[in-house]
Amino acid sequence: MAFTSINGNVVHYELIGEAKAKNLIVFSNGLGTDFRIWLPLFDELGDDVSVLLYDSRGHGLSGGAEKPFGMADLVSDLAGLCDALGIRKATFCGLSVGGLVCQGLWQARPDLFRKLVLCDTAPRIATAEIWSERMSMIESGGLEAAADGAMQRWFTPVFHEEQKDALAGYRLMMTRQSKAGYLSTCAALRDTDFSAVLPTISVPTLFVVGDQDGSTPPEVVEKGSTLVPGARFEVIEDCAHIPSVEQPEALAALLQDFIRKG
Ligand SMILES: O=C(O)CC1=CCC(=O)O1
Repeated sequence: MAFTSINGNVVHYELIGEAKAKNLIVFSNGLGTDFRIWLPLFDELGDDVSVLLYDSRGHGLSGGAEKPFGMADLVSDLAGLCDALGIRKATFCGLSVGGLVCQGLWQARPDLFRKLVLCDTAPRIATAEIWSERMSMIESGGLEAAADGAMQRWFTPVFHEEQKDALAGYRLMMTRQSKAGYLSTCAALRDTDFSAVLPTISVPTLFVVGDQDGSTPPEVVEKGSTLVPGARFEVIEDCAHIPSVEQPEALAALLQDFIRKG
């Protein structure tokens, strides 16, 4: 557990291993989550993989929620964190809005990339109307008003049935996020379309999606993958929006294979 200051805000991060390791993976989390969503992966990844986790602005223990922010800020925070830690090159793995942050980072700082993993994400997620509706709902009813819908999209019916304690825990993770931080991140999602950026990606890229993802369904993620020259597309079975939680072994196997090849 470590803290630094980037762009005037405190950033909560954890570097496990070496900043200069060849097998460094930098993970960027999704809306309403913090970096703990990646922890179930680590038993599966192997000792030779170094990892950087961080809480994005307005989420987890990172600051910056009090002033509105957008995608450019989220991208600049990740670039600043990499620079502050002396990271020269890494594989970036972003989930959902974290995947958009990684696409924006490619646009701003391609020098940082060894490889890219885009997990349950797309160049544009949902529509401006959907984000505006969600923001109105949360402005009036708080994060609690959006929590049951989010859990339906995040996890499969089997997870709901068989992992009730974990479901309650992840629901608390969402409802305990900063309302202002969540709303700014929704605005960033509403205003972002990286469709023109994907064709410029020239590092090996892997797209991954859960077969039951309710936020970025497989057909949406597959369509995004066709925009990146030579990209690989994989579907994880029995999984919704957060494979690192619901199918960590399957995601870790894909990551291990991907970072070791080529
Ligand atoms: O729909 C959700 O709540 C999940 C989600 C959409 C964008 C993101 O980062 O998470």
